[in-house]
Amino acid sequence: MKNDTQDLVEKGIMLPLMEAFYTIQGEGFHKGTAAYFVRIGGCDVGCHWCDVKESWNPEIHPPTAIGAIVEDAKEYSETIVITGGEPLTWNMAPLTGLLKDAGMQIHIETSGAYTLTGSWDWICLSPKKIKLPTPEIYPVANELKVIVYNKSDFAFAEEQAAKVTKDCILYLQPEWSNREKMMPLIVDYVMKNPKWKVSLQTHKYLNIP
Ligand SMILES: C[S@@+](CC[C@H](N)C(=O)[O-])C[C@H]1O[C@@H](n2cnc3c(N)ncnc32)[C@H](O)[C@@H]1O
Ligand SMILES: Nc1nc2[nH]cc(C(=O)O)c2c(=O)[nH]1
Ligand code: SF4
Ligand SMILES: [Mg+2]
Repeated sequence: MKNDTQDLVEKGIMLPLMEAFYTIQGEGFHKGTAAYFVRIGGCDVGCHWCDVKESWNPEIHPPTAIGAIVEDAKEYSETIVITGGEPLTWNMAPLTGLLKDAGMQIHIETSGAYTLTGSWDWICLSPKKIKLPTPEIYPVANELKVIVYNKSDFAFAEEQAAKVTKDCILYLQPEWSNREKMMPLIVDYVMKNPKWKVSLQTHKYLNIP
C-alpha cells in the first residue's frame, strides 16, 4: 500500500473493502429485513470456524474511499450493515458520519475486540473467547449473539450476558458446521433458560449471500 493511502486507511477515510451486497439480514433481531451489507477486510481474532476467512488479510482488499461506499449504498437501502472481517479494526467514525448524513440506519456486526468507534443505530455484539470485547461496548450492545460450537459455549454465553444491559436481546446461534450436533442442545437450553432466543443463519437456508 502506498504511504498516502495507508495514512487514509489509518484515519478511516479509506477502508479495505472486501464486498458490498444487497440482501436480507439473515441473523439475530433484524433477520428478514432487507439491508445493504458492507464487508470490510481485516480481522486478527482468528475464530477457527469463521465462515469468512477470506476477509482476514486486509492487504488483499482494495482501499476504497468511504464516499464511494456510501454513494453505492444509497442506491440500494436505508438500512446498512457494516460487517467484516472485524470492522472495529478501523476507525468507523468517518464512515458512519457520512452514512448518517445520508439518513441511513446503520447497524454493525462486531466481536467488540477493538475500541468502539463510529455511531450506530444497532450494535450486534458477538463476543469471542479468544479475544474478549473491550468493556465500553457492553452497555451499548443492542443484541448479544453468542456462537455455540460446543457445550462450553453455554457457560461463556452466561458470562457475557452478565455484562450487557437488561434490554439487550440475547441470542444463541449454532456454529454452522456443527449445527446438527448443537441445535438440539440449544433448543433444550433455550426452553430451560427462556431469556435466550435462537438465532439461525437463515440466509444460508435461503441460499442468498
Ligand atoms: C463473519 S462475522 C464478521 C463480524 C465480526 N468479526 C464478528 O465476528 O462479529 C459475522 C457474524 O457471523 C458469525 N459467524 C461467523 N462464522 C460463523 C459460523 N461458522 N457459524 C455461525 N456464525 C458465524 C459471527 O459470530 C458474527 O456474528
Ligand atoms: N444475509 C446475511 N446476513 C448476515 N448477517 C450477518 C452476516 C455477516 O456476515 O456479518 C450476514 C451475511 O453474510 N449475510
Ligand atoms: S471475529 Fe468475526 S471475522 Fe474475525 S475470525 Fe471471528 S467470526 Fe471471523
Ligand atoms: Mg456472514
